[in-house]
Amino acid sequence: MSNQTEPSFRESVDLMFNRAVGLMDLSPGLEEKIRVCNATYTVRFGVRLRGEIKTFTGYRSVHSEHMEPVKGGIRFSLGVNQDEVEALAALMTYKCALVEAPFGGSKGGLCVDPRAYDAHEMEAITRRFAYELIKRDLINPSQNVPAPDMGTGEREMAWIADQYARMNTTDINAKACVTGKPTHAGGIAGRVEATGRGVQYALREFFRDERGMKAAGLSGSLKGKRVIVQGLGNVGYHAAKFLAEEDGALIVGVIERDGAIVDTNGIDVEALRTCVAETGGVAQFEAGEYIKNGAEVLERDCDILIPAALEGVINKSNAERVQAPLIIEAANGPVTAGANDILVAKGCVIIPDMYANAGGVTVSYFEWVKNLSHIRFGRMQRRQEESRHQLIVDELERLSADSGVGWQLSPDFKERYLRGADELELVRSGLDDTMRIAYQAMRDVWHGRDDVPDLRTAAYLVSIDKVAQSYRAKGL
Ligand SMILES: NC(=O)c1ccc[n+]([C@@H]2O[C@H](COP(=O)([O-])OP(=O)(O)OC[C@H]3O[C@@H](n4cnc5c(N)ncnc54)[C@H](O)[C@@H]3O)[C@@H](O)[C@H]2O)c1
Repeated sequence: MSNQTEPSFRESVDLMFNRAVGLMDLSPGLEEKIRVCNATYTVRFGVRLRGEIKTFTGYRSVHSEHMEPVKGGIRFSLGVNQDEVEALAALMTYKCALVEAPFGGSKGGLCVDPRAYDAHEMEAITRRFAYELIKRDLINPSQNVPAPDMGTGEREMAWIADQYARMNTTDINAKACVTGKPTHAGGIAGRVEATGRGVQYALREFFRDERGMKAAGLSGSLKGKRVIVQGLGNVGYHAAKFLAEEDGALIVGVIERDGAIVDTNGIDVEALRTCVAETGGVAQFEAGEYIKNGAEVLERDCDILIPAALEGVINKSNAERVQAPLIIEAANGPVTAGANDILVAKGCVIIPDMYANAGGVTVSYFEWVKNLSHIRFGRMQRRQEESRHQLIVDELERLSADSGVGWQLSPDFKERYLRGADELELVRSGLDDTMRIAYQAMRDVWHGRDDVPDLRTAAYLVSIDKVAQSYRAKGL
């Protein structure tokens, strides 16, 4: 999202990058090499749908190959464009470096509204897009490994993995060509929730940083802190759910496409999620107050603001009115470079995207390693057993549907049955460690240097330094 007075998303990322390298001792040549996007592939392909040929435009951008494979999600949205994909690919480079996931940065996108097509149509579109990328090695276990992003999830990743396997029948590492797969298709327990879980762990670590808390004017624990979340999708839902259920935070506002719900007594996240799934929005939610102009709720009084939907939602036009003392960027690029300056000048602390939403790529790394190792992940990763569990659940659900008796497996039982608890335990502790260590690296730079004004600059300094080391080791 950009307008005449603000740079585009990619320019915004570059501006923040430039600010950080201004504080570093890099040669101008290396600086330029790290900043630029290596390549962006644009594809247009046709799919026959409802008797007509529809042409779709997609992108896969590779920002940096200082480590391979490169890694980054695939987004399905009508708003996808080259500038956005390149900005997101650059953020992936810095994100992976910050949390020490050994990947370069990439990102993909397809201009499509997934809500406009049924599952069979989406499968045809996804497989065709995947085919275009696979045949150019832009999906490949050793070169380029996608994952879910906005508008995509386990379902799309399973189609992509299957498409790759069909086109590469002798590749023993085929499963590692994409992460975020369902567990019965080679995925890992805890990946679906990983980005939201990472947001929770990031906040917990921030709340252990006394100087950081003081800078935001906050004190105490997460318990009772008033939280506003934008976007109740994968990331926003899990972050809100865990913060409310496990840390005692109060979700006082949720902003969705069709408006917002506010409730100072706290919103029942699970019930609201069900409402969004069933009605396509929040307008019909029975509790709290419905606000039609959802974006206005970004400016309401709260302790923590979690933008978890789109980029550019906090920009020069509304930054002055944002009251939250702490913003955690669960989405990529929700705060523009211009808004960042206004907010930092006001004393607002921003936990930056490249760190805040790194939980997804961290657990994707665990999944990729699990797929490549071809052995059990941890103490009792039993892939065969997991597949058997899935078959049993599928069969029970089919029997229930066919019999017309009307009973269902409770979602809680199903979830617990399907995931290997021990694998989940390992994934969670690995994620927690990663989020803690990365925060501490940023924190030490932020508090340790007078010329570093905020956590974002600190995050760039830590990550650019790591990317520079990789390039130097390659002889650049
Ligand atoms: N999925 C991941 O693992 C992951 C990892 C890292 C970063 N992210 C970032 O997190 C953000 C959200 O991704 P996601 O995977 O949760 O997507 P998602 O598609 O699951 O959810 C997005 C949610 O935002 C809502 N939304 C869309 N437009 C909106 C608007 N104008 N106002 C309010 N709400 C709106 C949608 O209705 C949906 O509920 C993106 O910036 C993405 O790049 C996601």
